[in-house]
Amino acid sequence: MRSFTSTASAGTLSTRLSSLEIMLESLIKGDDQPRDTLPALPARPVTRGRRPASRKFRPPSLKIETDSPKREDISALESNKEVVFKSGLFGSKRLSRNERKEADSPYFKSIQVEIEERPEGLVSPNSPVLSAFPVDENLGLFDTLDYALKKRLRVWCWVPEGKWETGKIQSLSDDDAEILLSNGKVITVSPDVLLPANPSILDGVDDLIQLSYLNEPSVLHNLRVRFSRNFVYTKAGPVLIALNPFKEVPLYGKDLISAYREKQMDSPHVYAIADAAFTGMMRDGINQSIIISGESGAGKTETAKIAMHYLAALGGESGMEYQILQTNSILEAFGNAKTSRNDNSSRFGKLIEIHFSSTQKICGAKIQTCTNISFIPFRF
Ligand SMILES: Nc1ncnc2c1ncn2[C@@H]1O[C@H](COP(=O)(O)OP(=O)(O)OP(=O)(O)O)[C@@H](O)[C@H]1O
Repeated sequence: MRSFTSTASAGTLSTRLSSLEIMLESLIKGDDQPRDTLPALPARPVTRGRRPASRKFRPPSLKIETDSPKREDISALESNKEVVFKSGLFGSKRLSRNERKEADSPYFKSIQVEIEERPEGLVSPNSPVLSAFPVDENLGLFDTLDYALKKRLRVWCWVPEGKWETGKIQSLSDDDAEILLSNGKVITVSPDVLLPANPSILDGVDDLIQLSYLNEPSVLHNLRVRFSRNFVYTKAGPVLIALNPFKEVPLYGKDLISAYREKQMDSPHVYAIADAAFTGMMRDGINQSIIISGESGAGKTETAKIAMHYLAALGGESGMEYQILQTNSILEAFGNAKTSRNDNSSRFGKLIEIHFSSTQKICGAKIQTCTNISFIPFRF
């Protein structure tokens, strides 16, 4: 046992030696190897992942013929003639390196030819570009493609006068983009000053999260479109954006309060925000806060009053709601002043608490005001 012969096989040994002796032998063998040798990695699997079969996921409208691009087609494309491209666009046939080079280039060219020759985005049904878009039976072949191409071409451009304007890309290179502006002018700008524009179908959406492209000009454009229709409120997810109309707008009053109370309306409004806070408080039994912020003259005080009116209408009956609403006049009489931004600027911050009982009626309020030098609490 002590003299293990080099000719003894492992199998023979295992039948003769105890497990302790086998372990000892393996330790001795292990000592012979250099200590810093890393353990061998497990063998890598030799099988390769299968490529997904392209046929399975083709949209039904996509028709691909199996022939590879023909040389005569390629030369026809080079001479700017339109050609029905019968290549396997996503097909399985492998091309040689040279063939691939030639096949890539004419395909790219054929797209450019379509854009240059038809600036309105209408593309011949024979175009290879067509097969890249699914066809909606209801919209029709051309409408779908036209829409898709227009969407790609409409951009926001930061013009030298210092504002955003929409335009269409006429040509695009790494350094320059030629843009046809909506006023008919053509300007050349760096592609860095371009941002994607949303299709006009999204102009004036209720909630900014519905926009496909959420960039600065798109947000401002959407707010402007809504403002021009007297919709001064827009949602940005859970946040309400309020634009100051500086005029009377037909967005307030008893009828609208009832409509929001009875959930007949859900378009963005301060009433909807106040209603959500009230409903949340009653449902979960948790205090709710509405934070109104903005620059001087933005309409914070007016917005707070509108929310208070709604809550007073919800929890009225005790008469206390009128007292709460009247505090505004008293506070403004003492704490407001005319500034260059606002004729009736509140020179203090306000924290208004309205307390509701379990019967959903107003049972108290606490108003705290805060200036640089003083802190005045009011209680009911
Ligand atoms: N929803 C509204 N509808 C009509 N006019 C409004 C509305 N909101 C604000 N305004 C007009 O804008 C003026 C300024 O609004 P407000 O005093 O609420 O601004 P503010 O943000 O509280 O300003 P400050 O911070 O200076 O006190 C109001 O006096 C009113 O004329």
